[in-house]
Amino acid sequence: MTADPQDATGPDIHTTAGKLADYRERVDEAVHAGSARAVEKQHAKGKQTARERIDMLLDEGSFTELDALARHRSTAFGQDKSRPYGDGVVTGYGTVDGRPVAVFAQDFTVFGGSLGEVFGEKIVKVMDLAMKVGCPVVGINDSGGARIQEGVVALGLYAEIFKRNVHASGVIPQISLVMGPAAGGAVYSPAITDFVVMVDQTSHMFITGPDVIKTVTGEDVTFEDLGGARTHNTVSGVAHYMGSDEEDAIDYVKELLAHLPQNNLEEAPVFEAEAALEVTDEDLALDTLVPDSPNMPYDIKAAITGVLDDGEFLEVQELFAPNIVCGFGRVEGRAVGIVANQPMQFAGTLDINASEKAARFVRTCDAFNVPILTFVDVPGFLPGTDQEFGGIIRRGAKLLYAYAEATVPLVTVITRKAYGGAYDVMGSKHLGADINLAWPTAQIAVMGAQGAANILYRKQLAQAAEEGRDVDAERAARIQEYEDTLANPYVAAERGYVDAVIAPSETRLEITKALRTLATKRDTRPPRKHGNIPL
Ligand SMILES: CC(=O)SCCNC(=O)CCNC(=O)[C@H](O)C(C)(C)COP(=O)(O)OP(=O)(O)OC[C@H]1O[C@@H](n2cnc3c(N)ncnc32)[C@H](O)[C@@H]1OP(=O)(O)O
Repeated sequence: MTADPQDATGPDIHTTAGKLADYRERVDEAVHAGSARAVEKQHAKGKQTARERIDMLLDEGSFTELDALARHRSTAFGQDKSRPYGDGVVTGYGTVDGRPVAVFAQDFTVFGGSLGEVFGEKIVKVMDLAMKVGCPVVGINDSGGARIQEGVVALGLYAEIFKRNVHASGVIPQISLVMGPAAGGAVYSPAITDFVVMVDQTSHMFITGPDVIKTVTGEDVTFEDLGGARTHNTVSGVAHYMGSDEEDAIDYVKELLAHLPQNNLEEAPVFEAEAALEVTDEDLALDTLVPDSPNMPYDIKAAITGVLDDGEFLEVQELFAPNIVCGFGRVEGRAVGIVANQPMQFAGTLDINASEKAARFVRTCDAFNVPILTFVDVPGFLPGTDQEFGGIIRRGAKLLYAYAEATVPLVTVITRKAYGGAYDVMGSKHLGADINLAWPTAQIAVMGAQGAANILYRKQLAQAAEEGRDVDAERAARIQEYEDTLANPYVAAERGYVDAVIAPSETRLEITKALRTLATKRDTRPPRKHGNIPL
């Protein structure tokens, strides 16, 4: 307990020395707001405390705390008997790699990290500060949700936070680390932020928990299966990364920050790394990447790492919709976002999940001035009633919307298939890409040769069958004819739909030169309240 003027055992607060001693006692109490038992429980679950997490995230000694001495004023349910300093959340600012970051960390060791009025006000305050100065906010979530004793006041503060998340969206990067429970309405603050990072086994996010689900639908589901890190990284797509432990999750957040600007008026950090503009042995490896058979898969990540500085690629949503690959890297020390079809998964088709994953990523890059490199090898949209009934029309539309509204430099490389509507969607010239390149292996057409021959020559093939001729040989000849005429990059090159056909080994050089030129790109749209992206 801190000094009470009537308490003869505490420091004498009428002297300067006493006032200082009293102050130190209060600060010590704030730092140790959670009981030793609660801290032990937290550690036993493999979780760190709020302060330990902040220490892991920020540069050593850089943290400045705000509102350490704030406490709730609530009296209902005997709450006035327990008024710990900080009210269950640690907020403040510091630096990551020398760059300012605002941070809040919910402290599960105090009232289960539940959000009451003062707790909420502290988060609102640090978010407002981040908006004023234009720095990212990292929110560390570990909370039992709305503080039940405080009722609607807690709910009000949640909505105040959501509103700020929305207003900050596209202005400052917002990253959520979910490192414990996030239940009910509490999930919606992380959901609005740019990136959600979870930890395997110890993070859980859900709107209604297993007990409510059992009561309402009769389904049996565990916390982990319902809302664990793996579920949200592989099935729902809510999360962008699954940390193997808290340190891994925090390291990922630092890497993300290193590829993002402080705010939408700045550029991501630039590192000194001038590229040599001649073809290297590593570049030559790309000349043999694409197999002879159009149905053989290959790993598009070889093309991605082949053009990035030191081959370093920070994947985003690696475990979700792997038929499209998204992530960050650098070219000549400048951050770029990569979007690429992955022929090794569903032949690289676009489905609902892939479209939404890539659309969100393109918009994130565009909001934060990160140029986008697109690698295209797409046979089309995934057919099926699941997809049609699930809304592939409106949900697939998000990706073309995202590309068409983007004003950052857009460079597209077609490595192999670019068929049908998917050709248009994947960063085509027509949607606004600046530099479009194609490898000699590119097949830019309405559809693949097999399908095209079957449709175009249906009557002739049927007639051949009637007349007892060799239908397979006739079909093969038609396919060959189609491939030779249309399934190449040259029809598009004739019209300038691709700016150049290049050897795969020249890709890194051409991308480097394109990005150098596009660094000063200016592109504006007429003013409007906001677009109406299909949701
Ligand atoms: C908008 C919204 O947020 S709606 C959602 C409202 N929140 C909820 O429904 C979740 C309520 N809480 C829970 O179900 C559980 O506490 C869990 C699952 C989050 C965590 O469970 P455990 O790890 O076993 O922790 P435990 O239940 O012991 O909680 C730790 C302490 O926090 C308290 N606490 C947890 N959640 C809350 C809450 N929402 N309000 C007030 N106190 C809470 C607990 O009473 C407990 O206090 P004690 O140490 O004095 O006994």
